[in-house]
Order: sequence, then C-alpha cells, then structure tokens
Amino acid sequence: MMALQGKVAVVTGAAQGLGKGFAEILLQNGAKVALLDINEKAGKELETQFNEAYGADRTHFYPVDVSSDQQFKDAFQKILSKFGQVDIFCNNAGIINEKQWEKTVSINLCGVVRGTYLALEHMKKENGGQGGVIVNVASLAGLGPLAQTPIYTATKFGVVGFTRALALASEVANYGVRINAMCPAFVRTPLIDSFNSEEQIGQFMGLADFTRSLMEKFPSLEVEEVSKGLLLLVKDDSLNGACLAMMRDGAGLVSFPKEIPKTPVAL
Ligand SMILES: NC(=O)C1=CN([C@@H]2O[C@H](COP(=O)(O)OP(=O)(O)OC[C@H]3O[C@@H](n4cnc5c(N)ncnc54)[C@H](O)[C@@H]3O)[C@@H](O)[C@H]2O)C=CC1
Ligand SMILES: CCCCC/C=C\C=C\C(=O)C/C=C\C/C=C\CCCC(=O)O
Repeated sequence: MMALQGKVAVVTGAAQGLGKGFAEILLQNGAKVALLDINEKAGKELETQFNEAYGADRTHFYPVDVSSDQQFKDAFQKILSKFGQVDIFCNNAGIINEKQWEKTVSINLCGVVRGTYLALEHMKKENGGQGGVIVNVASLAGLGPLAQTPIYTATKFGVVGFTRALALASEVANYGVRINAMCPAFVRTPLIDSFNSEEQIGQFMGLADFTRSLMEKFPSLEVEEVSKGLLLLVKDDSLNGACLAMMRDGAGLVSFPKEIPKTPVAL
C-alpha cells in the first residue's frame, strides 16, 4: 500500500464537485495537493479553506484551462518549483456540452492526455523519475452509452481506452508508473444540476426522460463515496490499468475479456 504522507498530488477540476472531494481525501491522508481549475475565484477560496483546515501551505491553487497546453505546462513547472515533486496526478476536469462538442473533446479527452503525458514525463523511471500513480476520471458512460450525450460518452470511452493502453505500455516498458481509471455512475455534483439545459444538451434534450429512467437504475452517489474509490486506486500498489466502476449498490473492478466476445455471422 502506498503511504500518502509527504506525497505531492495534482487534481484538475478541483474547485468543486468530485475534484474538491478528491483533493480533500488526499489531504486527509497526508498528501500536499495542487488544485487546478479554470474557476479562479472558487479555486482560491478553496485553497484558503483547505490551508486553514489542514495546515498552512498544504495546498496551492493554480488557474489552468486543461484545454490549453501552455497553461498546463506552465502550471506543472510552478508546482515542481513549489512542491519539488509530483507523485499522484488525478485528471478529473470534465464538462458536458453536446453543442460545443469539440470543446468537450478538448477538455474531457485531450485534457486527460495532456495531464497524463506531463505527469508521465516527470514520473517515469527512465527519465530519472521516482514513479507514481495517475488516476483518470472517466464515467460509467465510458463503459456503456449514455444516449443523451454521445460526445460525452465518446470522450469517456476514450479515457478508458487511453488509460488501459498506457497502463499496458507502462507495464511492458517498466515506467514505474501506475495508471488507473474511475467509472462512477451519477454523482450529486453541480454537473448534474446544470444538465437540464438546452445550452449543453442541444438536439438531445428530448431524451431527458430516458436519462431519468437510467438515473432510477443508477441512483446518485455522494462525492464522499466516490472519493474513497480514488483513494483505493491511488494506494493499492497492485492496481495498474484498473477501471473502478462505482454504483450506489457497490463498487467493483471491471473485468475486460481477454478475447473479443462475438456472435459469428456469415459474410
Ligand atoms: N457528476 C457525475 O454524475 C459524474 C461525473 N463524472 C466525471 O467526474 C469529473 C468531475 O465532474 P463533477 O465534479 O461532477 O463536475 P463539476 O462540474 O461539479 O466540476 C468540474 C470542475 O471542473 C472544472 N473545469 C471545467 N472545465 C475546465 C477546464 N477546461 N480546465 C480546468 N478545469 C475545468 C470546473 O470549473 C469545475 O470546478 C468529470 O470528468 C465528469 O465527467 C463521472 C461520472 C459521473
Ligand atoms: C451503462 C450505461 C451508462 C450509464 C451512465 C451512468 C452515469 C454517468 C454519469 C455521467 O458521467 C455524467 C453525469 C450526469 C449527466 C447525465 C445525465 C443527467 C440527466 C439529468 C436529467 O435529465 O434530469
């Protein structure tokens, strides 16, 4: 089990919702945490709140839009200057916007790739790094389709595939870095509150009842429950390439078939 005392963590999308919960559970377990978010006001307020609660200089906020390569790189350098190292990197920032779908891809998928590659370059043993762990936040919609949000679903499938492929690369090439994914069902955060909006859902608004019936099948989780899942993926040294599915009735590591299950067809 990885002990978090003295470790340095980075969490994107940390100003509210799941990211705030992830940052807090890492602080409670002894890590220092760099908070990254596009929302400067909420991020700075959270930095003050966390430093009061967990000790001066345990957290620092960095304004970063994960869709910007430059902002991400600059912040990473500043984090290294302040904290000296990065051991844990959680790519959590994500949005739902089916209308501005290229923006959604740039944040939800490309943002995860940007963060992961920055962390990997620093952590990789072949670069003189000390190893570490990266956790990418996907969704249950990264394992099965959410009809109202095809682009969001595509980005989350992308996050799962990217995580699994890179975890395998890490194992084969011995990077010394573990890379895992989280796949929670609906979680009570502002993301869900803002969902009933034509601005974000566009042409798929008519499918709202279908989503509501799905939400009955997967009742909402609380941030605190999902945060315990993050802690598991960070601490358990045996987990690399793991996808943790989280639902109200329990969490579990997803098994992927070694062979492609298929029904034969005549061609
Ligand atoms: N709430 C839910 O039901 C579920 C959420 N997720 C995923 O969990 C992650 C976090 O979601 P929530 O906490 O629910 O959302 P949220 O909307 O409550 O929080 C997202 C945070 O990300 C920040 N953010 C947005 N765009 C950004 C950007 N370009 N750069 C940096 N920060 C940015 C926001 O300012 C906000 O603080 C997302 O990746 C989401 O897809 C996964 C499954 C279920
Ligand atoms: C296995 C089928 C896919 C199940 C997907 C389950 C949950 C995924 C949740 C998310 O990732 C994003 C969270 C919320 C957005 C989705 C719908 C909210 C709709 C609210 C409403 O219409 O009232």
